Amino acid sequence: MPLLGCIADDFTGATDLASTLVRQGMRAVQVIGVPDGDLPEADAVIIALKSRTIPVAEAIAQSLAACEALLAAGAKQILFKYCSTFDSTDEGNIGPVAEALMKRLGTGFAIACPAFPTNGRTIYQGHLFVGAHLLSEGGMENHPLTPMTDPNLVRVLSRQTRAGVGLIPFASVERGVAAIRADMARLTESGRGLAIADAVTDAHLMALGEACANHALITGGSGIAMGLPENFRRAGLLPVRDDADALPPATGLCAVVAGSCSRATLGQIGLARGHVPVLELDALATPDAAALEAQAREWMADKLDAARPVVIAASAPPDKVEALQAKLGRDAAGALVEDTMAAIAAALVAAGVRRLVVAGGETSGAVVQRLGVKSLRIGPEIDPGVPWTHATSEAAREGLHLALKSGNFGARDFFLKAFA
Ligand SMILES: Nc1ncnc2c1ncn2[C@@H]1O[C@H](COP(=O)(O)OP(=O)(O)OP(=O)(O)O)[C@@H](O)[C@H]1O
Ligand SMILES: O=C(O)[C@@H](O)C(=O)CO
Repeated sequence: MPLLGCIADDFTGATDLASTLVRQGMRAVQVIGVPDGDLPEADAVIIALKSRTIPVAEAIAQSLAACEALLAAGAKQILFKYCSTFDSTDEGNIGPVAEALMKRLGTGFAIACPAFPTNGRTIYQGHLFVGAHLLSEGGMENHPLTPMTDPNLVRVLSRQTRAGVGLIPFASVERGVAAIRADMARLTESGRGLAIADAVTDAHLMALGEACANHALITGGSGIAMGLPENFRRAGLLPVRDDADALPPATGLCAVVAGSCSRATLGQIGLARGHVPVLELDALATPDAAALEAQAREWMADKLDAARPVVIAASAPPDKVEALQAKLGRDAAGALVEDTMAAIAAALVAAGVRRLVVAGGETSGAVVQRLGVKSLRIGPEIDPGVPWTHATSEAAREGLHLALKSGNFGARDFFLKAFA
């Protein structure tokens, strides 16, 4: 029976969360989509949806179905995980999904805290910073699907929900658990259903986690999960584990497929270029999935080699992304590249790749679905928020190792160090 039941709005976000839980001593399994049978055995089960950018009603329906599956399996607390950069639009999906889960769980209050200080996401006075920049000035304002142009999360979330949105300010979080709880009580009395919680350090996240020990629902990024395993240990429900990240040994060829256009991923592709074979597809010049796949298949035919990885990327800078979106429409442009990268990943696995890094949440969703991956056991971390995992997959009977990299995560040498 899982102690913690999690619903993640994309696949890389789910692995990021799972990795946080594993580091804090919980065995974690990520399940792809709402399962139709029993959930796997683990301390935490993370149901990974691809609901970040789908229509609101569908995101709610899928999240509620995931919640039912977790409750039926016995989960004691539900965590709704979204992006540390709060990726969403004025329509949702963070606010509407949080509201629907609160209603289902019969709770009138939940915190909303995407902070992830280790990766530079901090929240102060309700404003989200990415490194030294406000959210709206660090590159996220150019995101292909969810451009973030307002750094004030109280305002952003208020536009998405009818539940009043308040703030648990830095001053309370800094003072610790009792002050946070007092603020939560004050906010509930004043009719606020959701509250953005400031957090600048891991100590703030630990305090917030402890303050939410009895909450039916917690919402946030992976950071907000840091303090939760200790709550279960304190309650005598979770043994101390030192092998939570054990995985089967790695085998097979190595490859990277990238569909993320984030600054971090573009930098990682740039660095890889000097060290390993890199194919950069041009979706603007060839806006045709079958033709792009054919280019990749031809290219990979003599490039796969046990000694090093290959990198195949569709990633492009903002002006090229905009041009393709202007030509095809935003969703069609995204779908074209996702379909292409999924087909290429399948071709790589068919050719013997068994260690695969995928860059980008939407891209990972498409790849994992194409490979028929049902669940991922979470292993050791490569860089903060990105663990190796071992997947059961229809495309590789013996299973394969996958690392699903959030677009913005990972050091510049990520595509090399992942295989070291
Ligand atoms: N050259 C391109 N032109 C237009 N769209 C592209 C191009 N390359 C990739 N895309 C699309 O951009 C989107 C990138 O989203 P994805 O979630 O994969 O990356 P990300 O947002 O950087 O990562 P994360 O969600 O983990 O932060 C995908 O839909 C992808 O298909
Ligand atoms: O929280 C994050 O930044 C990531 O886990 C993610 O969700 C990226 O898609």
